[in-house]
Amino acid sequence: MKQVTMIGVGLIGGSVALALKKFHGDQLTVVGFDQDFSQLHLAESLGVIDRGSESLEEAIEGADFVFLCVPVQTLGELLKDVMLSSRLKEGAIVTDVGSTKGDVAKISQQFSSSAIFIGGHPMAGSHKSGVVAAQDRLFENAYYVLTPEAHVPRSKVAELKQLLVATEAHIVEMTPEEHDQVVATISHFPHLVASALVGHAQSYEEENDWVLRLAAGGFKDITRIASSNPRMWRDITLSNQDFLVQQIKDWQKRMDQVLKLVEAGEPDQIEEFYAKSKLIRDGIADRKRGAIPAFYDLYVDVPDHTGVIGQITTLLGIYRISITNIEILETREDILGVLRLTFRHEEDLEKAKELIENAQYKVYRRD
Ligand SMILES: NC(=O)c1ccc[n+]([C@@H]2O[C@H](COP(=O)([O-])OP(=O)(O)OC[C@H]3O[C@@H](n4cnc5c(N)ncnc54)[C@H](O)[C@@H]3O)[C@@H](O)[C@H]2O)c1
Ligand SMILES: O=C(O)C(=O)C[C@]1(C(=O)O)C=C[C@@H](O)C=C1
Repeated sequence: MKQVTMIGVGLIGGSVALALKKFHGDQLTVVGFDQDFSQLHLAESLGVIDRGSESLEEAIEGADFVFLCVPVQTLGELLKDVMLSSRLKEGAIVTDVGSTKGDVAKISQQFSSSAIFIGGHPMAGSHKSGVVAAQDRLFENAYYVLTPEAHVPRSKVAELKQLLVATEAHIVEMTPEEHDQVVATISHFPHLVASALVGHAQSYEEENDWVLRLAAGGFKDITRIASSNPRMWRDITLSNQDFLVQQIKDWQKRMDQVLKLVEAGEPDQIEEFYAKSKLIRDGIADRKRGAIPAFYDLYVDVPDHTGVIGQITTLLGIYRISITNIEILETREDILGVLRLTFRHEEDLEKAKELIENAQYKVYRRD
């Protein structure tokens, strides 16, 4: 029986734990530690981990694998504490899930340990945080990057890959620097742009208070990630600062070209600009299965009064269908409102859809 210890049982730690438990079953014990004891006990009661410990030292004792699933700026200190702990097994594999790999790689070179460190980053996630958002299929069909240093024995990399088969992700290897440069372009910089775009739109609100209210699908799609955890993105931005500064400079040049294009007002050139981007965007493969969308959303058209919401939630309660989130979308005026119900499991969504339709409400899902 192998032991895996998750340090930090939030969205990513919880999702890795669920995937491991589902795949490896009773061949594996998952122990958890989190500095936030309420998260730790929640993870335990949701069955995300087999056992929680309020002591880091106790949690890592006996572990064959230790996953560090904490914010990037916290990783260095934690890595040292874990790798230099006398309670850590000789030859244990310590890995992390942080969104940047350069900083943690540098820190891992500052000390020697009988354990092995292999950096990791599953390229899937959500703008939501915490163990309640964890899902066993979050990484299915996503890329999972490993950044082993040259001195790490290949047998150890193979051992980690074998464990991670449980995630059903595509495991790839690259250097920490290559990783950070690539994710700056397709993850970190887009988060900066999304947040800046929200601020940009909001700055026009004083002139006209319709600005954010009128925001529809397009604006919401491109800015979803601006709802992510600010602390997590502060850490990522600081940790990938150099590549991000370069991205911003390149972007300024690109926006200058876009400015010229719009000012010139040449129809063919404008269409070509959109056509080129469409071709590239259409060619990016979407993950067919797995956790996209990260949650299962059901939309119900409801008359705009609270009694109906109570009726629907009571109905689902009777059938023991658990709802992760309820939200009233203010996109419709006057009579109809749209109620968004979020579920963790597709089966729950399907059952809820059937029940609500039988109660004569118009229900639809958007994938
Ligand atoms: N959210 C995403 O989309 C995503 C995707 C891939 C990787 N990541 C990376 O995964 C890591 C975790 O992110 P998350 O989204 O799971 O965040 P989260 O907030 O959901 O979970 C982080 C957990 O770590 C705990 N924690 C913080 N410092 C700790 C410490 N010193 N010791 C023990 N526990 C500690 C927190 O209490 C929290 O429960 C980050 O490094 C992030 O960059 C995030
Ligand atoms: O889907 C989201 O909300 C994410 O932002 C996930 C996302 C990304 O794709 O940029 C964010 C950070 C991680 O390091 C990996 C994945």
